[in-house]
Amino acid sequence: MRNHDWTIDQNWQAYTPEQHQVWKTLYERQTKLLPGRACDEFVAGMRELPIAADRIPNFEELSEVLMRHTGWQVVAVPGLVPDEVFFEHLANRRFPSGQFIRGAHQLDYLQEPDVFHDVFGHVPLLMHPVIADYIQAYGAGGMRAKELGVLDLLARVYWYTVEFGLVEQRDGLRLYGAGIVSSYTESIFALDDSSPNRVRFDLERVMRTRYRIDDFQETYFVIRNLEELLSLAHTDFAPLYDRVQGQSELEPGMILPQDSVLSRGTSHYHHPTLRKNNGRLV
Ligand SMILES: C[C@H](O)[C@H](O)[C@H]1CNc2nc(N)[nH]c(=O)c2N1
Ligand SMILES: N[C@@H](Cc1ccccc1)C(=O)O
Ligand SMILES: [Fe+2]
Repeated sequence: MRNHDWTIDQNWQAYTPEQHQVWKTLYERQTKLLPGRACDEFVAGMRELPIAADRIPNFEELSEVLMRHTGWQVVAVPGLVPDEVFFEHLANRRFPSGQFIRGAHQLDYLQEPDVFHDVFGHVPLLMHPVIADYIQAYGAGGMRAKELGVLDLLARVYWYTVEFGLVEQRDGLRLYGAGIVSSYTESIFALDDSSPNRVRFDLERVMRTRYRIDDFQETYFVIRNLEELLSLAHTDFAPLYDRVQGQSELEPGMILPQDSVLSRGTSHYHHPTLRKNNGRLV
């Protein structure tokens, strides 16, 4: 039964051997891919958490470690929850994770966030103090944006950072967005030399940019380091919302003359093998 805040019991004992096996398949495939692709903070967080190949992680065990490091918890939800419920959890340092796991026939794409996307993709970075604070601030900002009727503008900031962000590190571009690090095909696509556009992150530009939930991103926005996100958390978005609402929306693959372009994609339609898998997770 669901509680008033949409949480449910993870009911860990009820996962079947087949479900643990799906986790294992996804975990092993992704873990091989991430060295040299995922950012250092993701790798460090993963190392310190009770997340392993053999079984779906237990949220109480995750919460215990997270709580010690950054004061976060993981709570189970049945799937997507209403915006205001989602924000209320984040603002209180509770990360709502899908309880269910995708079936063996849908390893590469599903509509709703499951335990693999949420735990493998999001939880490692919640071990980092900067991301811990950023996502909490997003929860609080979400409540404000909802009241102002500008949630679509704020949601784009989350999408192009927490879900699909790239960061520059010592040895090159790295992934930090959970939608990428939890997707086999998109974690290749996003760093591929020739496929997508990569543009320096600019807050108002991102707020204007629509996104697609059912295919690889045509454009990724690149930050210099994770600390850059904290300055967003501390910026008052209200005046920006006013300004951006007066401007036109931008299509996902568009490049503007004023953009700082790191690389210009040849468009993913040139990528038949990756595209075939349609490998994005929401
Ligand atoms: C805008 C907002 O971030 C988004 O729509 C919310 C809604 N509810 C959700 N619910 C869950 N479980 N996970 C999510 O990522 C979201 N995203
Ligand atoms: N600082 C934003 C909220 C926010 C926090 C973190 C990420 C994105 C947005 C505001 O004033 O509403
Ligand atoms: Fe997500």
